[in-house]
Amino acid sequence: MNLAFSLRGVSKRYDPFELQALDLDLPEGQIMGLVGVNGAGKTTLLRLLSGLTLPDTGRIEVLQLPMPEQQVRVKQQIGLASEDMRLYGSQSLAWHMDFIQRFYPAWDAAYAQHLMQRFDLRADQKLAGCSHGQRVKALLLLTLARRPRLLLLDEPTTGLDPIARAEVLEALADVLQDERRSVLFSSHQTQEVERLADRIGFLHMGRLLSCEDKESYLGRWRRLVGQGALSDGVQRWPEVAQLRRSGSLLELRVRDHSEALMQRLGAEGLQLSADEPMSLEEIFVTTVRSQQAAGVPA
Ligand SMILES: Nc1ncnc2c1ncn2[C@@H]1O[C@H](COP(=O)(O)OP(=O)(O)OP(=O)(O)O)[C@@H](O)[C@H]1O
Repeated sequence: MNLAFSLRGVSKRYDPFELQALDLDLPEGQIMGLVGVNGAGKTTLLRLLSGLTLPDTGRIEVLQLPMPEQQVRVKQQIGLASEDMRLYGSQSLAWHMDFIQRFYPAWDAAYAQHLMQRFDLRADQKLAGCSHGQRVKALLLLTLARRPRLLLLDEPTTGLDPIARAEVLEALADVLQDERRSVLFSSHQTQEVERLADRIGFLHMGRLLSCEDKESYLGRWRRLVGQGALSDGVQRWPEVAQLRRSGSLLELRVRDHSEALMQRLGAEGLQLSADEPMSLEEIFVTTVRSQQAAGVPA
């Protein structure tokens, strides 16, 4: 199995923030969604992968090539779209397309035209006169039409209206029809990550809390509702992320659901009335709160 990227022991410090000893892989052909609160380190990770920032320690390989040694070859084959990237406001989209295709032989002019229609953009419009959403879509068009093998997207749908968001998400899903292409995207839209990603990575305060296949990650988490006189010690079980009491009612959010856990809870006196899956949004909030409760600030 080829890897779209691999990080081993990667760290980057921007005092007081530090991305710490990060080990992370993405198999080729997959889409990874990266979630985390503001300042968790998502953009830093994307910038490290694209060679815009150098790590303090560790090893980074992108498309099986070492970075930064092979960054010229890597940059030909990856595409980074991030809101802080500058387009030339005095120039049109057509000018940008012409400019970029001179440097990227894989530029796909027919696909660029297709995306222009899909994103409802005009080639002759100067970018300074575009709305925020139009500029986001223009940047995505310019990145996607290069047909990069690894697409790195920093909050690709922020500020887009629901129609534009749907078009962008469908365009991303199309990218993966070619099984050699891969995507890493960060997003605060947990529903989008839940819908689109094969793998979910969770960054918190510069630490990777988890990264795994979406189905197994979502499957591990459950919301349990019931009654009973559970001891306070249950709250400290590693599987239990949250225990709340409301009158005689108990609500537990567990991060590692299993038959053995249910038996232990039953032995503690839990009379279960509901055992439900959790959305990524609920898992996100519960994880951040349990980190805060354990003394890790958000
Ligand atoms: N070039 C830089 N110089 C100094 N500090 C930086 C720099 N880049 C990032 N940081 C700091 O690193 C931390 C992580 O920032 P980063 O942009 O990676 O977070 P993020 O998860 O993308 O956040 P958001 O969701 O708000 O976009 C922040 O505390 C930020 O201030």
